[in-house]
Amino acid sequence: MISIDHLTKTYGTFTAVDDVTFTARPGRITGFLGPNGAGKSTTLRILVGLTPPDHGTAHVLGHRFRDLPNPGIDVGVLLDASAQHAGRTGREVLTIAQRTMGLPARRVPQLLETVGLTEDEAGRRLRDYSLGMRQRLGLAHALLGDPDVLVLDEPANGLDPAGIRWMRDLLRDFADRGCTVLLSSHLLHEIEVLADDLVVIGDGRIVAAGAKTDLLAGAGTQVATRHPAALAAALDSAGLTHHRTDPTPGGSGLTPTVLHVEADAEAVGHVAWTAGVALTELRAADGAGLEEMFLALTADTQRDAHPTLHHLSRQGAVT
Ligand SMILES: Nc1ncnc2c1ncn2[C@@H]1O[C@H](COP(=O)(O)OP(=O)(O)OP(=O)(O)O)[C@@H](O)[C@H]1O
Repeated sequence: MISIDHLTKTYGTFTAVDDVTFTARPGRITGFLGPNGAGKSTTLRILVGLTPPDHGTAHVLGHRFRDLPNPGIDVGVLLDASAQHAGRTGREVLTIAQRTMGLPARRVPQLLETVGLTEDEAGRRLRDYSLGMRQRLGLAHALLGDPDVLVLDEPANGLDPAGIRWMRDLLRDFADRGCTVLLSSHLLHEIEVLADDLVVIGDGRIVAAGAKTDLLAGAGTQVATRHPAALAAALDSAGLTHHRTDPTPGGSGLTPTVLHVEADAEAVGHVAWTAGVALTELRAADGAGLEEMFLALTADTQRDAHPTLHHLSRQGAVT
């Protein structure tokens, strides 16, 4: 569990983090999103004791990071994969951490294997590592102490497509074992696939936080069927608001009729299944994707804001 409570950080007259409150819960992956300069890294740095806050608290497993006696076995941290001595080999970096944490020596080869670094690569100096190799080593470092919490800043940075898939599986498995994952990323597709909960920050303030399905449900679901009357009746019974969206309504049984429903796809699919209505299409309505939500929520704070996005409504719970 990670608890951030009314956290504020100012640099001179500039407020980088402004009264930020959110939690990242065990068994869930929490995606931390925001435009460049929004305050994500500053928040994560405060969380792991690298930057002191002006106000508020940041707790991991109920403690300030600095009060954890052996933090590496409770919290795995990857903030900057390049922040290691460039003259050390990958194996040396892990061995130093393994000894500092008092872990058995076998953890080093185990973790090298987990993150897919070969013997040969582990013996190279970090200055000769590719970005993706550095990232894999950083993940090995974070996972070395078998922690219950992971705090990762842009973990997919530099990973190739297979590496991103691998990291996704690794983090899912980690969360499914009841651990807590907090990760920041600009890769919205990755977050959309991976995260259970979302926290969106803009100009240092939280603009939305909650379960991904709730936040993305705002724009509703598009559903098509050759049995619109039966589906409409079932949706009415379930109390779900809906309307037809096809310009020339079908209903002949040959052309599917398209309905827009103000609920998420899972709820609509369940209603259709329960009523025995076959669907030809079931998907989040246009504009319901994470990218649209992100741009709409942060439109006021985007340095490259698109003017029309300012007109999109804000959605989601603001803490
Ligand atoms: N030590 C510092 N002194 C002055 N300003 C700082 C300092 N550290 C961060 N900032 C400012 O705080 C703001 C938030 O920075 P932060 O690195 O937290 O953003 P971010 O959301 O992680 O951005 P990005 O997505 O670009 O990594 C920025 O305007 C940054 O310039």
